Order: sequence, then C-alpha cells, then structure tokens
Amino acid sequence: MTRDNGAILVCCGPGYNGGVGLVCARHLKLFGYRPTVFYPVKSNMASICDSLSRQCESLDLPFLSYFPSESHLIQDSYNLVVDALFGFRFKPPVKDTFASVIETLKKVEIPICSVDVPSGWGAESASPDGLQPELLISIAAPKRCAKLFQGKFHYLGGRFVPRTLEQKFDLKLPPYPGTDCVVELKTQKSTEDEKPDDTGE
Ligand SMILES: NC(=O)C1=CN([C@@H]2O[C@H](COP(=O)(O)OP(=O)(O)OC[C@H]3O[C@@H](n4cnc5c(N)ncnc54)[C@H](O)[C@@H]3O)[C@@H](O)[C@H]2O)[C@H](O)CC1
Repeated sequence: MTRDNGAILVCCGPGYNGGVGLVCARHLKLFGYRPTVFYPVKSNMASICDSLSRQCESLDLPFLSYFPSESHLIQDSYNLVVDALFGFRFKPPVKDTFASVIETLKKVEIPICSVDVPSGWGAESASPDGLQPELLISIAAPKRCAKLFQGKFHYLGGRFVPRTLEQKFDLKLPPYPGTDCVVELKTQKSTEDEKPDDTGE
C-alpha cells in the first residue's frame, strides 16, 4: 500500500482494543496515510480512550457517523480496513451495534488487518462467525487463537514485555531485529508457501 492509495478505514470498539485502533489511526495520519475512523460506542473504560479520540479529532481525522451497510461501499472507498473492534475480552456472540458491522466486514474484498485478536474470535479460539483477516498484529505476545490464524501476514508488536514476565509465562517471544518494535512471525500460509514445489517442475 502506498500513501497515494492510503485511504484506510479504522474500526474501533468500546474497549482498549478500540483505544489501540485510535492510536493506530493517529499514527497512520502522521505517517501520511488517509485514515477514517469508525468509533460508534465511546469506551466505558478509563478516560484514556476519550483523550485518544480527541487526539484524532485534533488531527482532523474524519469519523463515520454510521457504518456503511453494503460491503461494496467500503471497498469502493478504502484500500484496507483496520479491525480494532474487539481484542481478548470479546465474549461471543457479538451483540448490539457491532453485529451488523462484523457481518458487513466479513463480506468486504479488501484486506483486513486485525489488532491482537480477529474480531468475533475468542482469545483462545478462532470462530467462523468472526473476521478472517489477511494480517494479524499481535500485541506483546500472540494470543492462543493466533495458532489458528490462516491469513498471510502475522506481526508481533509491543517490545515492552519484561524478561521476568516472559519467563514466568513461558512466552517464548521471538527476538526483535535491531531497534525494531515489530517482528514478522511465520504463519501456516507463509510456511506452506516456502515449501519447495514437489511437483518436480
Ligand atoms: N499486553 C496486551 O496484550 C495489551 C493489550 N491491549 C489491547 O487491549 C485489548 C483488551 O482490551 P479490553 O478493553 O480488555 O477488551 P476488548 O477491547 O477486547 O473489548 C472489551 C469491550 O468489548 C465489549 N464486548 C465484549 N464482548 C462483546 C460482545 N459479544 N458484543 C458486544 N460488545 C462486547 C465489552 O463490554 C468491553 O466494552 C487487547 O486485545 C489489546 O488490543 C492493551 O492495549 C494493553 C496491552
């Protein structure tokens, strides 16, 4: 994706996963992309999400006042969707406002990038009722459900886990290259793609 086609829809949920989405939208704007935010339910968490939302407003990020009901309206307007609706505290089935949002997003034909946990999945398990993103960005440590991720790209971000915590929970985190704050992880798909073509051609 280049900045020329940098129109990105960032969908933010009512919890801290949504807060991460608001930070993501702000950084996308600062890096020259054109994010639009969908943040329908103000966080019932600490006021930090309110200030994150205000920071987006101060950068003149547009906020959708409603969610397009048709998936083609999304793919005609954006090149990527960031799914920051729900993270590891989602409890199925999806309720209220977000049920139709997730149903619409399941039909879009542009890439979806999910933050920490694909929305509609539990932290421990995948769900056919949830999104099937092309890209998953795990925060701090991949959640158990990431083992069932079938998309093309998986990154780990959040180089802030103390060694003591990593050892205590036996997280086996990969090393981050140099001073990078993200590291690419292998996926089932990337491992398969690396296998030599055994058709003998
Ligand atoms: N170290 C880390 O991994 C960190 C992760 N972070 C991010 O924060 C989320 C966890 O945030 P939390 O607020 O605890 O939970 P969620 O954002 O997943 O959602 C809670 C929110 O959603 C509502 N809800 C739950 N189930 C449903 C449902 N079925 N239908 C509708 N609404 C639902 C619930 O009521 C809450 O309001 C984690 O995934 C990371 O993305 C932090 O940044 C800190 C570090």
